Amino acid sequence: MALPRIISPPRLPSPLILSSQFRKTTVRAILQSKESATSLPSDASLVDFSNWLLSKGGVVPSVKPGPVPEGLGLIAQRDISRNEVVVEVPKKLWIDADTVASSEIGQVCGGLRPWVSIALFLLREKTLGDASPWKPYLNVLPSSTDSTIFWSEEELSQIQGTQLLSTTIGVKEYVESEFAKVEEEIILKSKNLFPGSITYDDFLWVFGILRSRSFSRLRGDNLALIPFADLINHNPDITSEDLAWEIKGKGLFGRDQFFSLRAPLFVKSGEQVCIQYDLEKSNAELALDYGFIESNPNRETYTLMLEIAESDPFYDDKLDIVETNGLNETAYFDIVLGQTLTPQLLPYLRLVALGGTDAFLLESIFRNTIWGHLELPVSRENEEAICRVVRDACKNALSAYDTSVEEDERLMESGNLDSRMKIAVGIRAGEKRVLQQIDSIFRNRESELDGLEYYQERRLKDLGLVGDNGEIIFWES
Ligand SMILES: C[S@@+](CC[C@H](N)C(=O)[O-])C[C@H]1O[C@@H](n2cnc3c(N)ncnc32)[C@H](O)[C@@H]1O
Repeated sequence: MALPRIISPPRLPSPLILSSQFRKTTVRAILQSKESATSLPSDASLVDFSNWLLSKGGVVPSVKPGPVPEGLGLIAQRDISRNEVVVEVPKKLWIDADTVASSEIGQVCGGLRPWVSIALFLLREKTLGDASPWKPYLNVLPSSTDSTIFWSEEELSQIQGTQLLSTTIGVKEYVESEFAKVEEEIILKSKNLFPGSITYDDFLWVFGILRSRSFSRLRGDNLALIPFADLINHNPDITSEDLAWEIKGKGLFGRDQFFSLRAPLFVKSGEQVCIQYDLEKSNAELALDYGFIESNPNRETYTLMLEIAESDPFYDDKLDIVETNGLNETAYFDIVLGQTLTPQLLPYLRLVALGGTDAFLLESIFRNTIWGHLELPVSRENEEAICRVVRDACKNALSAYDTSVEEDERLMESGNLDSRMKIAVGIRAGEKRVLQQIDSIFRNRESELDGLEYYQERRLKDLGLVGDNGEIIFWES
């Protein structure tokens, strides 16, 4: 029988493999370190920035930028009611693909992905220093965040075994390869446009800035930085993304667009206005994009990746079946703590494991009905295989972490962790909890194999060939 291939999280690549002795030292060092803080811009820079926004047509009726626990934030200067506008930013102050296209580097950025062209634009403006009209904005951008893309190797060793680590490494490799391309094809070829030096670290910084400061519907092709509005921080207690912002048109035919940010809740004078960034993101995504996580079980996820191996003797039939059902050769299933399995996971698993005496279901006469059959157990052999493979994958994945959930929980309770260590411990505990949950679902299923109803029995029942007590009915000739 063809066994399902479940890809467990990739192992730490060799440069990051650390001896257990080294890891112990690291935990202690990080536990004792102070809250990591990047230095905040001076009061004068904040005043400059506010004046710059007002001089360009921005409207800020009720907030001021100022220091808050999350870095900079927007502080209410009077009581602000729910749904009240806190800042309006005209389109000419947004930094998007149009800004780049109409700039001096526009001619060399055609065809680039929006994020790459905006990244080049910001880095170039930075190298221009005082000569850049964007200086007041550039001056208030943080030099780093707690996103895992900015973590040292020591810090990354704290998420050994996690999916977040492999994603972080993958993202950094992607940024590095994009940088190598633009460096060769644009920066070095247009020295007149890029006289200052731009390094991979600069490119990674700007990537982090774009990921952490873009609003949820302003990504991809619509990517835009909205100065000032992007000082708004996230509050996990705000459970709706509605009301927070909209794009409006002013003037004849709405030609002069502006970005309007609203307070989703009543805010007292002196307190910070916040929004909900994105309800859909998992803790791993929050950690990667923004550098924080929530203690909310709905954000604790683990992604199972299943694939139909090319070496599977029924590869073509199985591929046809998954594609007919809107899936691909490789499928990703996000499992969320405390929630039931994604409905398509079990049929996909059963299909991948299908073989032997069950292979007749792959014949073309079943093509229109097979997915329905796969939603229920096919055969004991098939069901046993999926339980075994999933449980082995969970066991394998769990063995890759350095700590147990209990150890992580004790560390969290100690209350002694810096902001990055809090993320590391929260992420690895969350992933393990979900893996344990998946394992227990398939352990229970394994213990019920004898009592499940399989395809052949259902078929006999449909044909009226099984009696009330499960006995096969024979007719006398
Ligand atoms: C859109 S910016 C908000 C302005 C930012 N605080 C600053 O100083 O420029 C998003 C970044 O703010 C910080 N941040 C926002 N909400 C946060 C939260 N609830 N907890 C921790 N950091 C937060 C993170 O560094 C995140 O990457």
